[in-house]
Amino acid sequence: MTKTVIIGTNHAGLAAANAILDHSGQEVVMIERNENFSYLSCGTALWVGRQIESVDGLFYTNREDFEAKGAKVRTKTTVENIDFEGKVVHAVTQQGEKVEESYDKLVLATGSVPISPKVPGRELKNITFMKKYEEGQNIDQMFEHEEIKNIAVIGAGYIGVEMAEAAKRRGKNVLLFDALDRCLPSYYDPWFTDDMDKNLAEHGIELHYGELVKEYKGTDKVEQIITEKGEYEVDLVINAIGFSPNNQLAKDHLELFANGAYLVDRHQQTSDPDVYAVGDCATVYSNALQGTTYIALASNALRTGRVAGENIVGNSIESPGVQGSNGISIFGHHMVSTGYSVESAAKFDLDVKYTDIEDTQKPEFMKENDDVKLRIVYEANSRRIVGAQMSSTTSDISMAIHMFSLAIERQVTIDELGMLDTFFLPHFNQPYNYINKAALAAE
Ligand SMILES: Cc1cc2nc3c(=O)[nH]c(=O)nc-3n(C[C@H](O)[C@H](O)[C@H](O)COP(=O)(O)OP(=O)(O)OC[C@H]3O[C@@H](n4cnc5c(N)ncnc54)[C@H](O)[C@@H]3O)c2cc1C
Ligand SMILES: NC(=O)c1ccc[n+]([C@@H]2O[C@H](COP(=O)([O-])OP(=O)(O)OC[C@H]3O[C@@H](n4cnc5c(N)ncnc54)[C@H](O)[C@@H]3O)[C@@H](O)[C@H]2O)c1
Repeated sequence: MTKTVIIGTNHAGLAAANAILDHSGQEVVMIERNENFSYLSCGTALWVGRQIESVDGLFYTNREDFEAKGAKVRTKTTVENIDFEGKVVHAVTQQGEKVEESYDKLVLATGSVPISPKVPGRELKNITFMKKYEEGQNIDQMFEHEEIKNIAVIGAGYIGVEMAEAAKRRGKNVLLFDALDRCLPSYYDPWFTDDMDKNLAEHGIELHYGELVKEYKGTDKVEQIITEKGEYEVDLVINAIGFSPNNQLAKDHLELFANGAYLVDRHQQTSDPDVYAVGDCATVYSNALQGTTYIALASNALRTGRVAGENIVGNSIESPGVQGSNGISIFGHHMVSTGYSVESAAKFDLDVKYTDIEDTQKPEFMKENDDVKLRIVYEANSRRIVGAQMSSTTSDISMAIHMFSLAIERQVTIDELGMLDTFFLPHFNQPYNYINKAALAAE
């Protein structure tokens, strides 16, 4: 019997546990410092912004599901250190009891931690992150109070933009700050973010871009934020300036990536062959880059967890790699992207070209039609597709981005895409749809 200890039981740890427990002859111990399991933080903004009624649906499993499959589950237990030579995990329960678990195989699924702006006053009350369930609950309760009027969101990335919308939907004054000059700069080119910024401004969100916070001020609670350009009265600050991998337990034992993530191969194996790392604490293989990188997403967590689990039970499968596909929908404006934008490609030294189209999805004679905007990014020399961005104000265009994700994974060229067989039916499509048209127009 192989004994596997899994540290961290959110998406990545749960996926690894499920993959292992689906096979016989496996002993699994799951250790988690929180009480709850499987919180889909991606739903927090929907819940806090009251687009969904209850938080209950944001948990998709619980400890009983895993105990029923034969796992030993230790919640409210924090792993303090690991003896990698003796293969023993040392942990402590919330009551202070010390516990030990030996292992044959170890899965590190310790996730990520939000980055804190290193500015004076960050210890004041009413300054929070938005990662854990408890932080979501706290923000939700704060929004109930009428005296909490002015909300500053620091970071106009995914969490920041979604939380800005949620706060606005709850009737707050919202100030959205970013160090760069626009929203979502890591995922989209300005051609798309200009539309989203217009959308945010039209819904009453005050945009403060290119404006770094220098200090949080207040006596007990935060009352003011001071930036390079001004001073603002605030009652609550939500910090959302990105995640860093949580590598505390093994940073001195394992090989690390530049940002500190555990460096893994395509079996999710670390530099210690008995130790696997999955989800936000580990690297991923990017097909667009054709190399190792770091992308913190629940979708990656689930897949990497499964790959580790299958390898632990002896099914030698390799990760196909990822594209970092993602999406966002704010006040009905939908945007999706995969791979690299023109701007992000430059940061990774990829020499790219791009082709753009703005179109309707169906022929003009159709009464009900949808707008669509598409940019395909391809490598200048090889002409393989390395990214795509899409938006629509009327329709769910997400399925098309999955096709681009596969195209990047399979190294399809922009020229192959031009003649792709896309079917024609006026209810759905033009004879040449926007994807063909954009590809055929490529330089
Ligand atoms: C507000 C928000 C919205 C998001 N929206 C999306 C989205 O729409 N789509 C998407 O793909 N991604 C989204 N993400 C990102 C996604 O949530 C993360 O990529 C995902 O949670 C990573 O899963 P994980 O299991 O690797 O790590 P985590 O979720 O960070 O879980 C790690 C677990 O390890 C436990 N742990 C850590 N250290 C120890 C220890 N020493 N002992 C015991 N337990 C420990 C932690 O308590 C935690 O439960 C969002 C994130 C946030 C915060
Ligand atoms: N819809 C989704 O897929 C979704 C939703 C939420 C979160 N996530 C993932 O969770 C992770 C964390 O999200 P996030 O929003 O914290 O990170 P992010 O990387 O999406 O955005 C961080 C933002 O903070 C800005 N920033 C950095 N330092 C700053 C500073 N000192 N002052 C002001 N601005 C600063 C950056 O320019 C960037 O716009 C990401 O990997 C993200 O992809 C995904």
